[in-house]
Formats: sequence, structure tokens, C-alpha cells
Amino acid sequence: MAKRIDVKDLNLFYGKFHAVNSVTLSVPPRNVTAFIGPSGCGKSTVLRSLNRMHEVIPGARAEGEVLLDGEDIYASAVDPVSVRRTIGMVFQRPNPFPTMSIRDNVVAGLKLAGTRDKKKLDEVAERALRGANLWAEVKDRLGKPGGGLSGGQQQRLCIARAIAVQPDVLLMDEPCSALDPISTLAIEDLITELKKDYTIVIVTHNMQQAARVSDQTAFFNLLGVGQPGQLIEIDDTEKIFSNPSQKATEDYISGRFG
Ligand SMILES: Nc1ncnc2c1ncn2[C@@H]1O[C@H](COP(=O)(O)OP(=O)(O)OP(=O)(O)O)[C@@H](O)[C@H]1O
Repeated sequence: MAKRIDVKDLNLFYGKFHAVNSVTLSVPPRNVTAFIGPSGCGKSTVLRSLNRMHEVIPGARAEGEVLLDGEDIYASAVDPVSVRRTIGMVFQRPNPFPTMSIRDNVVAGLKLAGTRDKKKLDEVAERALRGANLWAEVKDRLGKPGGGLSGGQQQRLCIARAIAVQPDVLLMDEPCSALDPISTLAIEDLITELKKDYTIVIVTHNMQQAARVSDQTAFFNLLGVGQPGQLIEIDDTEKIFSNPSQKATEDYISGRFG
């Protein structure tokens, strides 16, 4: 079930370093939101804070609120592990368990959560692989190692693994940066398919990609070296790329800096 995210006055730190200043934004369900901006402005840091992966880094902390359908994921009673199950993540480099079979890669999260029923695991594996547009390519070699797939297939395998646990939100941190153009298009098509069921937030350096796949775009910027990154504006992708409200956004998307 896709859910809505509301971020309120979120500040992110690495030890004493204030990495991101006061972000407030909303992500509607069944929508793709792209985070763009120059290197170091805090896109990945904000993304990781949306499922409490940020605090896994020693010394890192978050202040502010991240609401998932109105529930604060940072509330003291909330278990960060269950947050990460509900809000899945796909990383820059495909990271399947290389020696584990394709099928077991997909159902790794479910097995970890205690599901042992083979029939159920097979069903979930098929559904997730179909959902990730990979089923046709791997159905005859489900027992073969995940590491034997191409880079683009491995990334779809990781997406299958992320959706196998039926999350509410999918976070993607530059999911195509290690892929060739054909695999990139396959992932972009998949993102468009997945948004029927999921809320998706994607960090990308590729502005054409943001324009192609996202409904809304958030532009982050850095005011200076050592300064925290900040959200400059968030709006419909069409508006950001045709008529942004802020000059800094226009300069960035027209390639005048960044
Ligand atoms: N593990 C970490 N420990 C300390 N500082 C970090 C860590 N990760 C990121 N930072 C710092 O936080 C700031 C934001 O980094 P972040 O990776 O979020 O930016 P980004 O916009 O995603 O950059 P890029 O586009 O290059 O991936 C940077 O100054 C970075 O050096």
C-alpha cells in the first residue's frame, strides 16, 4: 500500500557537521519524486533519513519529523528495523548476495522475517520478479547465483528483493548510475510501472532521467563550502524544468553550474 511522506523541519548531522538544513517537503502516494542538485548538497543524506538508514552511520543523527501517513517514523516507540521493511531502498550499485540463488536473493527478507513455507516463498519470488520485469529472463535459472546476472538484471533483482516484502515506499539512490543506457531505460520503465503501487523517491544526477520518470522534483543546493545543504524548491517536474521559481534552480538545470 503506497503511503504519503511528510518531512517537517528536518535537520541532518554527521557528528558536529550540519549536513542538511531544515527540509520540509511532501511526497504523495503513487508518485515519483526526484531529488536533484550538485554533489554534496545532501540528496543521499535526506533520502537515507526517510527510512532511518542515516542513523546507522556512527555519529549521524536527525532532528525533525518524517511522517508516513501521519505517523512519525522517528517516534521513540518505533522500531527502525520495521521502518526499513516498510520503506525499502535500492542502492547505486546493484548489491545482490552474489553466491545466493536468484530465487533466494528475492525472498531473503521474508526468510529473515521467519517465513519458511516453500510454496509461499516461490509465489512471492515469482510475483516480485514479475513486478521487477525480470521473470521472463530468469525463470529457467532461479537456482543459479544472483552474481551471474548482468548489471541491469542485478539491479532489477535488487528491486525485486525490495518489493518482495511489500513495502509502502521505495527509495532509490542513483539506481542507474552503474548501468548502460539500455538497462537504464529498462529501470526507468520499471519505475513508471511501480508507481502504480508504490511511493517512489529517486536521487539522480541525470536531469533527463528526472524529467522522464518523476512527477515532482526537489532541487537541493549548497550555499557554500562547509555550509549545510538545503532544499531550494520542490514542484511539479514540468514546472521545475520549464519555469522554476528560483534563479538557482534555473541556473542548475540549464547547466550554468553544478
Ligand atoms: N558518512 C558520512 N560521514 C560524514 N559526512 C558525510 C557522510 N556522508 C555524507 N557526508 C557529508 O554530508 C554532505 C552531504 O552528502 P550527500 O552524500 O548526502 O550529498 P549528495 O548530494 O548525495 O552528493 P552526491 O551527489 O555527490 O552523491 C557532504 O558534505 C558529505 O561530505
